[in-house]
Amino acid sequence: MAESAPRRCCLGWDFSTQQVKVVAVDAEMNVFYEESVHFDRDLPEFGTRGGVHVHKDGLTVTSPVLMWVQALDIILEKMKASGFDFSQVLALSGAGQQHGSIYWQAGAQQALKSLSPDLPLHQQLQACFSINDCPVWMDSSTTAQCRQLEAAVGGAQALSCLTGSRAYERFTGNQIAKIYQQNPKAYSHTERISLVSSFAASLFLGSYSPIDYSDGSGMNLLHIQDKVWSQACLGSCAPHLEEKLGPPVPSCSVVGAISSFYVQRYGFPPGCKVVAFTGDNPASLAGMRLEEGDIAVSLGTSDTLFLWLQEPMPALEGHIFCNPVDPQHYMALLCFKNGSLMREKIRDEFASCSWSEFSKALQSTEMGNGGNLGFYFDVMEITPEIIGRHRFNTEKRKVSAFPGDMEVRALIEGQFMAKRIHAEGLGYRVMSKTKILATGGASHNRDILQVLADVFGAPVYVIDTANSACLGSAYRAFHGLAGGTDVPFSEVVKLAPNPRLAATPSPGASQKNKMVRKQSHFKYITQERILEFNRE
Ligand SMILES: O=C(CO)[C@@H](O)[C@H](O)CF
Repeated sequence: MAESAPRRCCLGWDFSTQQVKVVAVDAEMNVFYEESVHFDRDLPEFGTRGGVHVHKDGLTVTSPVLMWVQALDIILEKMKASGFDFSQVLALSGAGQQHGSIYWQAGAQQALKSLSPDLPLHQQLQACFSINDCPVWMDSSTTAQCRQLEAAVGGAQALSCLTGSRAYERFTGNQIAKIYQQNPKAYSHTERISLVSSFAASLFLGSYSPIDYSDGSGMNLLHIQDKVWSQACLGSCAPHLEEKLGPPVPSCSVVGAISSFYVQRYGFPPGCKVVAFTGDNPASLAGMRLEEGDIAVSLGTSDTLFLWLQEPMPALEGHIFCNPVDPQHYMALLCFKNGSLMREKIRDEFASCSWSEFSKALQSTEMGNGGNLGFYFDVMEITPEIIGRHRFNTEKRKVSAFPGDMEVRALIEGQFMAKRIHAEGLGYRVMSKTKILATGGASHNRDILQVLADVFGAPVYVIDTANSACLGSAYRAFHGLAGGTDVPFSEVVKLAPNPRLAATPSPGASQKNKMVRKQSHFKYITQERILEFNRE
């Protein structure tokens, strides 16, 4: 086969819950190579399901760190066997599932720095971890530690103002506190604690990589305004924690050159730069090329909102992280548990189990649904914490049902109004240049996207986010290479493919929005009463 022309590129990695994935992106921002290793399928000896071990208590969830190390060995060997030309790699960056934590044994850095190119990583790092089963984001066993942390800093809202989130069981500070309390010997033998993102970067660096601001914002430890570890939070979690974490760095930082292990074993150029790795969600924001005023809506099993914020308003719902591509700004994440499963239920109950009937119902009902409002939470909602189906007619009275088609519109308008109201509660504002980027299963339904455009009063674009964390990591590698904070990220990635316009606001949408939003503000007051009612 003729030698392909040299194709200088950057690599974007994603150490996610179920797999390690990599993409290669050339200077024209085209993806020309991708590879992956699936933990359950390719490393069955670790016995994971969905990449994790759920413990008998039903709350503790961990993943074996050596599985992640071995997955990297395998994917690099697959790339080498496929003839991938590592010598063209200018820089690499990556992402990791957020909140997970890795505990490096005393002496591990020396092992990292003296890797032999004649052996795979996993054989050389076997004895480098003081905890082999690492807590990951699905863990919910640290409620006691969450309460201790909130009490230490003056309450949930105080912690949210300080770190961007109230205490969450999966957040790393609470996980570290649990390990210190329940396994003090392992904690004392730990010389470094990494996130999954900075752990992966350390493997490429051949030494400890710092934690970046954006993923560090998911720990309940980082002061998100000052970008330094909060002494109050550190002190509440565990002793000597600051020295085990190391100082955090801007997400676009070049943290060093690739380890000689990769140069000698795979042929990477010695000057290949490693740009700080970050969390999978911040990397996805970069991959979607979200800009100020934009909002990304992932319509999946649960619905997730990615917001770009200039002036965050930390709340008791949602999470605010330092922005991964603009160190002056922020991003927010809002999760809504009643997503596609709720849409499918209403489709089955009121649209004959048919998406085309569902669409016809949306087409046959007017924007604003004649003032009728509905909020549907068949499972306990995260944002806000409420359950049940709540309907209000034009007189703002609670009713038990709407005529069939209006149920469909009430569901979709209610889901998107809730998203807009909670986004605005975190400081988000729709701007004239706002784009809504829709992804996930429901983004294939144009009638649903039309409601999204009408509720937000902004155009809706659709994007494929299958590789968004990897793509964002490759883009961030180019950004770090170009000088990071001195160069706008949007400038570096301007050649990347643009999203496709799918829906624009109907005439009169903004007027309707004002009316509907007034009612929906009313609705939320009512909802608080419902919440009190549920608590009685
Ligand atoms: O916990 C989460 C975000 O806060 C998840 O999206 C994990 O990052 C998934 F890996």
